[in-house]
Amino acid sequence: MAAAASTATLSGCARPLPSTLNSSPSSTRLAPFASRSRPRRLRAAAAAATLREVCSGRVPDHVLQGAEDVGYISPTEVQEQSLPVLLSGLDCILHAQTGSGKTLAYLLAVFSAIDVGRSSVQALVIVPTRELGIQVTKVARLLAAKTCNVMALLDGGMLTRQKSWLKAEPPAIIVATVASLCQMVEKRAFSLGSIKILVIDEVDFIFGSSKQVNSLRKILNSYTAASSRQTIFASASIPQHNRFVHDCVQHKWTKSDVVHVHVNPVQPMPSHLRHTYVICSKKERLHVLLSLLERDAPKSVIIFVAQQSEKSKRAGNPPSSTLVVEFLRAEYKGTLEVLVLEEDMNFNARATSFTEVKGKGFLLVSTDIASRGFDLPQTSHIYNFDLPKTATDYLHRAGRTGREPFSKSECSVTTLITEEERFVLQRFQNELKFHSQQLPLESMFTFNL
Ligand SMILES: Nc1ncnc2c1ncn2[C@@H]1O[C@H](COP(=O)(O)OP(=O)(O)OP(=O)(O)O)[C@@H](O)[C@H]1O
Repeated sequence: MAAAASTATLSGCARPLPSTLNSSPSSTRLAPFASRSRPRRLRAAAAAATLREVCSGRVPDHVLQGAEDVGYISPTEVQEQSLPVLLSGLDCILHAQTGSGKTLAYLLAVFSAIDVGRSSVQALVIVPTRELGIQVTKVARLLAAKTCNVMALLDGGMLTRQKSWLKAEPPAIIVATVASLCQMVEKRAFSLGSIKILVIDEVDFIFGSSKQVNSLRKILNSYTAASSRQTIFASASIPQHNRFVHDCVQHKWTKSDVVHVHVNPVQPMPSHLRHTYVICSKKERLHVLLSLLERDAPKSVIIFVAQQSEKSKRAGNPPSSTLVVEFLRAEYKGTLEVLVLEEDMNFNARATSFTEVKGKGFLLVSTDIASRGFDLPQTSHIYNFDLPKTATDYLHRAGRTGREPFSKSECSVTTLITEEERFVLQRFQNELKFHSQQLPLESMFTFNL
């Protein structure tokens, strides 16, 4: 992201804001909208309005009905705060904790912006991975209730067939990964000239990906223009967010009155997660993991492993994922099915794992590919078999659990570290402002090493 500048006047809202936001004691015109740390679990009771009331006539009735049918009755805090901005057509940076309901917030804005009677591509949602794209498409189709087409243009998809569909019957909404979208636009399968609303989900991840950032810039500045669309950026983590807001305006990714809706700015980590760690040697790690699984008896689990480095590949070492999966398939006696998901798998195998984790108990061994946007609400436990590289990675991995906005059940995140890695975890704790409790190694061993 480029040149720094003062963000003070840019991150606020130049135009008058909807009164609900202006009247909020925590919002100002010169700073990002921010709510102080009210515990997330209490928010439903405190919220006066229903989702339907918050959307007050600006979202088609069938869309709200679809939302109500799946149980979206009360708005989550991010929905309550952002919908007045989003539905008024302003550009918005939607910045709120993992699992806080950003997807529904931006999709409601999409449905309020499009005209289902028109036969053209009017809304575009960009996501970083195929798996997140499948999820977002599912929610969009549910809300559309067959009143308009929602197409998924995702890596590993049937792009040739989709090219003819696009020409024959342009969908109102496209959910796409960056590469697949650009491929289609460059093949002139369709143009983005009629886009009214553009959403970039996990924006910090896409900007941080050397493979995706140049194409994203083309989408933002060449294929479409900020002046003729509503632009929404969403993520739970926007490092240096003041500078990002400034860059949005400077580089014309958004209009100059973009609003930064920042929920829980002092507490990036959801407060209902319980963090623990175990110090053990690398040799002990697999057995400690097994012992934790036996002790915790989780409903569903994601075990995060590091992606194998090129150096380790060249040395002929097996990746962490293979070590963990083979060990668990041999030793784990519980009922959960052991599945694997990683970048190096082909798209068919990825699709199989992704489909299988839906709807039943699972023990998914995954690289960080599952850490962004993956919404598997039944996940009760996260284990970091390998320490994440950054605090942001820790945040997104942890955020794969505790994803039922109004639930009271406690979910846990356990990290396995060596003595030397303790200071790295401490750094993540300081940066993300959470506490992690040590589990004594001896307390969990029921077997001989
Ligand atoms: N108003 C609501 N009422 C009940 N459940 C909701 C509501 N809004 C969203 N949810 C549920 O909350 C979960 C998390 O929502 P979502 O995936 O949009 O989170 P997110 O903010 O995008 O998280 P992340 O940053 O991790 O991608 C989903 O399972 C979704 O179905």
